[in-house]
Amino acid sequence: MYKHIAVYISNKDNKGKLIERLMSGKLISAISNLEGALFSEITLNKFIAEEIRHGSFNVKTETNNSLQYSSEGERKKALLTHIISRNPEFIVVDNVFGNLDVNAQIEIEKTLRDLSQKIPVIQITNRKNEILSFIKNNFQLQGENLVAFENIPESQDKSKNESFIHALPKPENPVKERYNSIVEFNNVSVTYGGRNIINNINWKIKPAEFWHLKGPNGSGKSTILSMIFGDNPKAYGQNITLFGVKKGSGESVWEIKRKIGYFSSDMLRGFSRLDAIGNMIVSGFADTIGLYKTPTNEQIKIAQQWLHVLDMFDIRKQPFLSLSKGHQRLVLIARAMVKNPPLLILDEPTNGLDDADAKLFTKLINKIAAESNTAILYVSHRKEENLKPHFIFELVPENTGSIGKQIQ
Ligand SMILES: Nc1ncnc2c1ncn2[C@@H]1O[C@H](COP(=O)(O)OP(=O)(O)OP(=O)(O)O)[C@@H](O)[C@H]1O
Repeated sequence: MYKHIAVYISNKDNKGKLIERLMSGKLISAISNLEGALFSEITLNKFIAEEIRHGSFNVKTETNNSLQYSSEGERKKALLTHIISRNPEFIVVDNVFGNLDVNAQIEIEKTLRDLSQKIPVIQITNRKNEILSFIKNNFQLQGENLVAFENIPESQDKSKNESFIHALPKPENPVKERYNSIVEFNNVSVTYGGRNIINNINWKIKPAEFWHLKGPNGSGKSTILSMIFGDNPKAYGQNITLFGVKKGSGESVWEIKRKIGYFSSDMLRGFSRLDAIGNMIVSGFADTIGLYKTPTNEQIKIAQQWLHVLDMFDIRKQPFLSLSKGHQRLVLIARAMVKNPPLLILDEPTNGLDDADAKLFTKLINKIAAESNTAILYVSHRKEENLKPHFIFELVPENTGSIGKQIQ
């Protein structure tokens, strides 16, 4: 019987370094001479970059799609199948359930359980309730070393101390435009290569409403988002109205994006600069990373109020990258909100956060929903504890494409 282990980390730990040491066999002597494989977003991104570079793909999904054009869940399943086919001698699995719906989680857990009969499985996780059930040896990082413990202690609940006591700032220019609806889909259907993805979706989001869009992997959540926020050509010729204007009737993608604050956990990869926290927030007015335009006094005032909301005024001059992953996300939400957009889109926003940071993040989103006129579209397959959406719209896959229904 192999010894399988879980390493529970917080967002403060250096995961990259941990992975490097695990893979090189420096950290665990039992695997020091073995050839391991890494199941992680890092590996996935490497394969996607190769696909883009070479224009061909080795890792195929169940529907024979490339990784680039697949949903997050499909990618993860394809990657695991590919890794196992290469017969590794041990496997390190990182954020194994991130982006996966319940069924995919059960499926992947079973695959890993079967694999654990043959090779050691080492899991890295920052969510306590995601430790694989067949792993009984839990460790945490203490400096450079792994320290065993029986029961994982409650991580320090930062959200208890941070409660965002300051009110949200009042908008720079109170909304001039009034909308009857923010997003309206009428009988919207999409097919890719003859495959029906979504079928006859009817959905209306009104100002200031807080919606959770959920659905299993591959059900079409990102497809719907790309028709609102992106320039998915599938949106044309459909009956979609955004901010009162029928899509395709003249309004540019840029004009639509101007009305939307957007956050996805993927965005964090784009920031390698040394911008200060305060500048990062005020740059939301200009939709740029970094400060290229001098902000007005009014804009500076609003950004400062947001810094107070986040309790970061005193550290506003520190580099954005010096913050924890959880706090970086709070700053990016403030950055998306400074313009007081009529719509805030949050795409799988808590992916990769540890328990305490996820709690803090949802607290801020609930506050925005309660105190602003911004409609919120929160997209996630996972039910986030403590999140308080007004409505839930669920995509339910069927042979003829996913249908959509309001379940709350
Ligand atoms: N450009 C494309 N070409 C071909 N197929 C595509 C393309 N974009 C999406 N698809 C397919 O459409 C389906 C829906 O994908 P989408 O990414 O919208 O699902 P999702 O609900 O966001 O899934 P996940 O939770 O796994 O991210 C998937 O089967 C995907 O492979």
